Amino acid sequence: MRIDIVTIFPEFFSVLDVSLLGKARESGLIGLGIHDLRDFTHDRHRTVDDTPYGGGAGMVMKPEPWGEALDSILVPESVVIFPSPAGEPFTQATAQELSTEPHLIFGCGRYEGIDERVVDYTATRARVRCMSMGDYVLNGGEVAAMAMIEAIGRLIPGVIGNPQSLLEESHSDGLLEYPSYTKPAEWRGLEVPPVLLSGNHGAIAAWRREQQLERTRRIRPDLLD
Ligand SMILES: COc1cccc(Cn2ccc3ccc(-c4cc(N)[nH]n4)cc32)c1
Repeated sequence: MRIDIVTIFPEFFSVLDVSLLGKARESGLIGLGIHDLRDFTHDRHRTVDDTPYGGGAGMVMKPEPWGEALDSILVPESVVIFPSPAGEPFTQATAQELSTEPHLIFGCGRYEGIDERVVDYTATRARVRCMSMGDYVLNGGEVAAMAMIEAIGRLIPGVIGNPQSLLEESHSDGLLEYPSYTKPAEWRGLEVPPVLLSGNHGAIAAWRREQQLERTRRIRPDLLD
């Protein structure tokens, strides 16, 4: 997979050079390109924003730099993802679906967002997804893009050392994950559930499944609709 990111804060993504995704990049599993939107401006002040038509508070990102930036990286197979508070919810299912794509482009807006014509025009040349990370407002798309890149990247075969762990985590089967414990067996008067020490793998699996269902019912009943 190749991932390209367009942003006015390219340094924000330098952290992708370390940790899990850094190794995935070294091994060639993920190609990464980070593009400074201001490199696609032509005025002395490298202007990327202007006042909104129709009035209103804040500034809107100009379409021209975005058009040139996306022209330089877009191919027909690309999926262009614009983080947005007005987007469709990004879920584990979305991450799974996008992890099989050959090329993702993340268009990270700032200010009050990007001129809508950028989304409309780009949709004539590639698939476009406007994605929300949740019902709260961030200052821009970078944090959302970082979260999506991590959620997607870890699902790419070979990125995670033990793919079995992907099958057992929250949301992988539509339920919250069961509680986990490790040594010592007793800590500050709190003991590990005895079934986990029994060696009875059938009973352990049944207990874990029940824990998933109980937790999901209690914490996220919406997942059971
Ligand atoms: C567009 O409408 C907006 C209204 C008020 C503020 C902002 C700030 N902003 C700019 C670009 C941008 C991209 C994503 C997000 C975002 C995503 C989620 N889940 N929350 N917030 C927020 C963004 C935008």
